[in-house]
Amino acid sequence: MPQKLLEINKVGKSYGKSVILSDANLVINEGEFIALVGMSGGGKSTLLRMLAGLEETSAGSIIQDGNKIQGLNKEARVMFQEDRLLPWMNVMDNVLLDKRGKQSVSEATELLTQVGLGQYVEQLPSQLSGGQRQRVALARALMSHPRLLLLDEPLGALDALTRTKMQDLIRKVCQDKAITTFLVTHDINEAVRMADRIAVIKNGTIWRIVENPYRGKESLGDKEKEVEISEEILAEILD
Ligand SMILES: Nc1ncnc2c1ncn2[C@@H]1O[C@H](COP(=O)(O)OP(=O)(O)OP(=O)(O)O)[C@@H](O)[C@H]1O
Repeated sequence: MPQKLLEINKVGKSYGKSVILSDANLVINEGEFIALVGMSGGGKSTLLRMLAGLEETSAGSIIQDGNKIQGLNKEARVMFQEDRLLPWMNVMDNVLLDKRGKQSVSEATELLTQVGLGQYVEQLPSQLSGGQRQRVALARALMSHPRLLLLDEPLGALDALTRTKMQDLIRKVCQDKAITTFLVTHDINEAVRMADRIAVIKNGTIWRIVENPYRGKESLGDKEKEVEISEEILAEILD
């Protein structure tokens, strides 16, 4: 029986008179990877910010582990499209930030090796590519052992090839560490490549939740298959 981590319960959000979300419902299980797709301006980032506790709900509630999220969600970490690294700190210090001690350094080293940056610990962010900087951001997010990893279009600024590599890397790391992950993307291919389930936001609500038929398949590198399955899901979404 999957263990429930989060429950988005009849959530609504309005800014003044403009209603962004209403009656949105979604249950997220422990260790699962969910992607939220939908049109631009549909409210995806707004929902993610509410999961992070950066935004309040206007109606309904978000329950994590049986408790309503109020104020900053300390068990969540967010990764944005911008890497938000501190430019004057090298890679290692960015990952450590306020953590100190031998144990933290060895953990950071292990994480940086895992994301393929073992040789780059002393570089400054300005000496890295966009993809490498996002790898640092991922390692930094993982340093605090979040129960919930929130990804807000983190790969949006990367070229296609780097993006695909990062999709597989993030997927693998999250799976290995069994981190519950919530990805916001407008790219259905990306959702299909990464997620266990895909939630679709439409007309201000979670309109459809699709099991990803691609999940667990070995053919991750097969671009044609990916497109084919995306089209299947798109058809499902649009029918
Ligand atoms: N602080 C705010 N005040 C007023 N309106 C806001 C605020 N934040 C977001 N909005 C509006 O809420 C709507 C949803 O925005 P949101 O960023 O959640 O959409 P999105 O689905 O993530 O879009 P995109 O894919 O383009 O990032 C937009 O129309 C936006 O202008």
